[in-house]
Amino acid sequence: MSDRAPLSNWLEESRAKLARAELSPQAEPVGWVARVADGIVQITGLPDAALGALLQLESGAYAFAQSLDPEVINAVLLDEGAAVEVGDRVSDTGEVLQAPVGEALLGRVVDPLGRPLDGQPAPKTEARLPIERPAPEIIERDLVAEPLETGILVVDSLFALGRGQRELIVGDHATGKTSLGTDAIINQKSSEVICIYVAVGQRASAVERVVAAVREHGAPERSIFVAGLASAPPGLQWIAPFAAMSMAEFFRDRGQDVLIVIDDLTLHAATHRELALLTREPPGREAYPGDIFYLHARLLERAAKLSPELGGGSITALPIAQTDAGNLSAYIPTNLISITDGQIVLNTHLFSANQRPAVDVGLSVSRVGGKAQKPALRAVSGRVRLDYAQFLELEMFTRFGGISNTRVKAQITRGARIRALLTQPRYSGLRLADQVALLAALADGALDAISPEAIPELRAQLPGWLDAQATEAVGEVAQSGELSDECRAELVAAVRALAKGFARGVVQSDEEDG
Ligand SMILES: Nc1ncnc2c1ncn2[C@@H]1O[C@H](COP(=O)(O)OP(=O)(O)OP(=O)(O)O)[C@@H](O)[C@H]1O
Repeated sequence: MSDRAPLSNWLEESRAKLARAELSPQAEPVGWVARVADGIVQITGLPDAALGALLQLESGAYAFAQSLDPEVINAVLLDEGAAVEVGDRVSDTGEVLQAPVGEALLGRVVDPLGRPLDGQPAPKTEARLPIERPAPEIIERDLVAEPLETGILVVDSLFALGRGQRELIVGDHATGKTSLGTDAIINQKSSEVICIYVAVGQRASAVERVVAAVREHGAPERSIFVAGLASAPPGLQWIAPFAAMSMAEFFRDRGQDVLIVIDDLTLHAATHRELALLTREPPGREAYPGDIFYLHARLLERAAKLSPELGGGSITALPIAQTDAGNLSAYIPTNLISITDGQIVLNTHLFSANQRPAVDVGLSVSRVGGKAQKPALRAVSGRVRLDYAQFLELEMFTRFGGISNTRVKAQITRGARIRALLTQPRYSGLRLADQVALLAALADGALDAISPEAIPELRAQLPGWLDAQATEAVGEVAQSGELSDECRAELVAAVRALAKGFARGVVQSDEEDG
C-alpha cells in the first residue's frame, strides 16, 4: 500500500502537467528522394512546394525546385558531389532560392550562393535577395540618358552605351568577346560604377585571367566576380546570372550605377537545355525548351535605369553570346539580339587581320546609347561612321586594280587612318577628351600627314601629351561634356603638334617633349 502512494502522486502530477500543456501541433513538410541522376533529384511527398523553393536534403545538400508536377518535384542540386540516396528525407525550407548581397562582396570571387572561391573567409553579407525578382515596371524606369564610357574608341564613338542599356557582345569563338567586356569593366576605374563579372560554364583559368586583369588594371575594390564554373553542378551555373543580377540590384536600389558582364548566355542556354532535357520538359527548336526566350528576357529586363524617385540607380548589362561561323541568325543569338538594345558584333576575319577589337561596324548597332552620348563626342563622331562605311566599300574595289581618282584615293587613305584609330590594344582605355581630340583632329585633317602605322604610337602618347599641352581643354571637356570652338581648336592644335613629330618619322618620347 505504502509503495502505491508515490506512484499515484506521480500520475496525478503528470496528468496536471498534461492538462496545463499547450499543445500546438506543427507539421513539417517532408518529402523523399524517389530518383537521383545527373544533378537532378526527383522528390515525392512535397505537394505544397513552390517553384524555385529551396529544399534541403538529408545529407545537408541543397537543391531548388525547377519544375513541379502533382506527384513529383524535379529539383536541381546545388552542391557538388552531394551524397544523395533514394529514400533520403527532403525538407522544404519555406524559402525561395536567395543570393547574398551587399558591400562585403566587393573585391571578391564567389560562387552564385556567395561562397568564396578566392581562398579568403566567407564574405559577411548584410542581406539576401531572391534570385528571381520582377523587372522594374515601366513607370519605375527612366530614360537612358547618361553614357557608360567603355574607353574603347570604336564603341564609345560609334555604338555608345548608356547607363541602363542592354548591349549584346556577340561573335565566334576567340574573337575578343570576353576582352571587350573586361576592358569595359577596367575602364570604370575612373568612374563610380560597380562592376560585376559573371562567368557561366567557363573554365576556372579563363575566370582567373579576367580577375587578374581587373586586379591589375581596374578597380577590383568596386568589382564582384561571380563564377558558375564549368566544373560546378549545372544548377549553380544556371542560377549564376540570376544571382548576380540580384547582387547588382542591391547597389541599384541604393541609387548606384552597376555594370554587369554575363559571359556567356549561349552556355547558359545550353545548361538550361541540359536541365530541361533531364527533367523531361518537351524539347522545342534545337532541343531547347519552349521557355528559353522568356528565361533570358526576364533576366535582361531587370537591367534598367530607375526613375529619380526610386533613387536613379541603373544596371547596364553586357551579355555575351557565341556564334558558329558568324551565324547571327542562329536561335540563341537572334533571341538575344531581339531582347537587347543593340549588339556589338565581333568578326573572325577582322580579328585574324589584327584589327582588334574586331568590331564589325556594319552589323553592330546601339539602339539607345547614341542619345546618351556626351555632346562633345557626338559632335565629332557623326562623320566617322559614314566615312568608314564608305571606305570599307571602296576598299573592296581597290583589290581589283589601281585607283587613279584622287578623291577616291584621299577617301581610302582617310579610311585607313580611321581603321588604325579604331584598332586599340587591351588595357588602353581612352578618356572622353582623348577620344574627342583624336576624332576632331581626324576630321580637321590634322592626322593627314602621318602614316596609319604611326597612329598606335601617337595614341599611346596622346593622354600624357594632352594633359601637358591642352590642360584647360581636357579639363573643360571632362567637366562639361561639351566641346566649345576654343576647346576644339586647342585640342586639334595639340594633336597636330604631336603628329608633326610622327610625320617627320621621329617618334618623340614624353621626356623629349617635356
Ligand atoms: N583589343 C585587343 N588587342 C589585342 N589582343 C586582343 C584584343 N582583344 C582580345 N585580344 C586577345 O584575343 C584573345 C581572345 O580573346 P577573348 O578570350 O576575349 O575572346 P573570346 O571571344 O571571349 O573567347 P572565347 O570564345 O574563348 O570566350 C586573347 O588572347 C586576347 O588577349
